Amino acid sequence: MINENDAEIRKALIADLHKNELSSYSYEIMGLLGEIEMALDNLPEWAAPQHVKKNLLTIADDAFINHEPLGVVLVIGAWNYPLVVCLQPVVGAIAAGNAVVIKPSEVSEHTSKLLGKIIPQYLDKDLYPVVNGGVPETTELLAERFDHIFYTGNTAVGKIIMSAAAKYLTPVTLELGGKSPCYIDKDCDIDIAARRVTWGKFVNCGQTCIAPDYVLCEKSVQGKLLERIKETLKEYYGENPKESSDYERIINKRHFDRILALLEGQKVAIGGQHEEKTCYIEPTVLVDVKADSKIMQEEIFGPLLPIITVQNVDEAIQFINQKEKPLALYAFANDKKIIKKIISQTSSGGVTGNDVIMHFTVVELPFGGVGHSGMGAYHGKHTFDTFSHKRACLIKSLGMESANKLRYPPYSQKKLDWAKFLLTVKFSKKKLGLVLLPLVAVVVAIVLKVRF
Ligand SMILES: NC(=O)C1=CN([C@@H]2O[C@H](COP(=O)(O)OP(=O)(O)OC[C@H]3O[C@@H](n4cnc5c(N)ncnc54)[C@H](O)[C@@H]3O)[C@@H](O)[C@H]2O)C=CC1
Ligand SMILES: CCCCCCCCCCCCCC(=O)O
Repeated sequence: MINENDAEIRKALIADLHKNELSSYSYEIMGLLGEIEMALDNLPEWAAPQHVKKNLLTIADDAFINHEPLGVVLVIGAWNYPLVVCLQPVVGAIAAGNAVVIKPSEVSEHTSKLLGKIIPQYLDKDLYPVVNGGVPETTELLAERFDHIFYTGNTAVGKIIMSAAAKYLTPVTLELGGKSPCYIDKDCDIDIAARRVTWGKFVNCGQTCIAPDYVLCEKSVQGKLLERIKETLKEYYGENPKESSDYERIINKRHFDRILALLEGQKVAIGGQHEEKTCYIEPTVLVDVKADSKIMQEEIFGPLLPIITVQNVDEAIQFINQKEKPLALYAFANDKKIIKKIISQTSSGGVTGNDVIMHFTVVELPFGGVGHSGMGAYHGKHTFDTFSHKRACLIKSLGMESANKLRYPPYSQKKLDWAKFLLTVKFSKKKLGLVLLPLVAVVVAIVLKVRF
């Protein structure tokens, strides 16, 4: 579907967000195709029963985890990466054997309409229906009973989803947002930090859930950082980003107005230009930003980068910990000990040290938030796990009844001591080997038979 409709998909992404053909491929299509290939390649292994270590009481039995589909799941997508954010979870949900109701975001209307048209051409309409619509349609969907709801979007709506799910005790995965901090240490290659932060902040016009929301650095770093960000912007987008085909647009007038309102009263060091008609906002960097200003109270989700100065790394950690746990956290430093210190003294959904966003691309890492930035995670096998029930299975042998006497009345201290021993010693097939394992079982059975 993706390959055969490549041109139409790219056209829709241009219409929604001014994403150019190359960035559509790099940021949306490539990742999605990779996810599908990974699921196809690994599904037999992911879905296979997973045998577990046993204790002496179950040594001759079969103990394993079976992966079961949850049933009918609902996937609600957001608009900022409207293809990948909507379909990436769907890949794992299908792989895990579920029926999926797909609800793209109404805000990215071109992509959503296209998904509504093409998905039924490739997937069974009853098992994978696409429901397009806005708040009323989503509200109606949420009144139904699902076996899992996977929601991507803002934290306020996340609470609505969770309370609707509570009615049926439906489990949820909430992929939310937040203010992802970026600490830049004075002992660090500021040139490189500036290039990476400029990319991660301004790609997709700042409308990336894991974009660095704000920078924390010492005052001595700020001047050089500004200078380098300015040079980098010119290199990436030319003299006038408005004319660059590599620079996106704000999704709609509502978000355009919201972002501009955050600029009020702020000191603009770079950028600041905007155009209402095309929802264009220039890459903008702010300095002397007060911690209690409006821009520091909510996720920016636009191309504004506030720089907050701190005395040292400890103050940066304190600053981060005063806020809700973010979706991502970034730290740049030559000394890895500083990065590890920040990791150990803070919490966030994910972390990238000495870069931004890139942990998203390592599909072996679970992608998700913590606290107000979300719950649950996905990507690669993690998506398969999210949409599977791990069923605990133990198939016992009808033999070894003497061992069972330990749990039958009448109870005695001797039985209890044996039970303690047998339940706490664990054996794995791998360590003990297939030949030795039955031998141990036989010895245990004889001992128990003789003693009880
Ligand atoms: N953690 C992650 O992976 C990602 C998180 N995000 C976060 O999403 C946010 C941006 O997305 P939004 O503007 O929220 O996207 P949005 O406006 O597209 O809303 C997301 C979904 O929620 C539904 N929705 C909206 N209001 C609703 C209501 N009152 N009741 C029921 N459903 C409702 C919409 O129909 C849509 O499908 C940012 O905070 C961003 O950080 C975005 C992408 C990825
Ligand atoms: C050739 C460049 C490859 C780099 C790929 C980076 C992928 C970043 C995608 C970010 C998507 C984040 C979606 C979101 O907002 O959650």
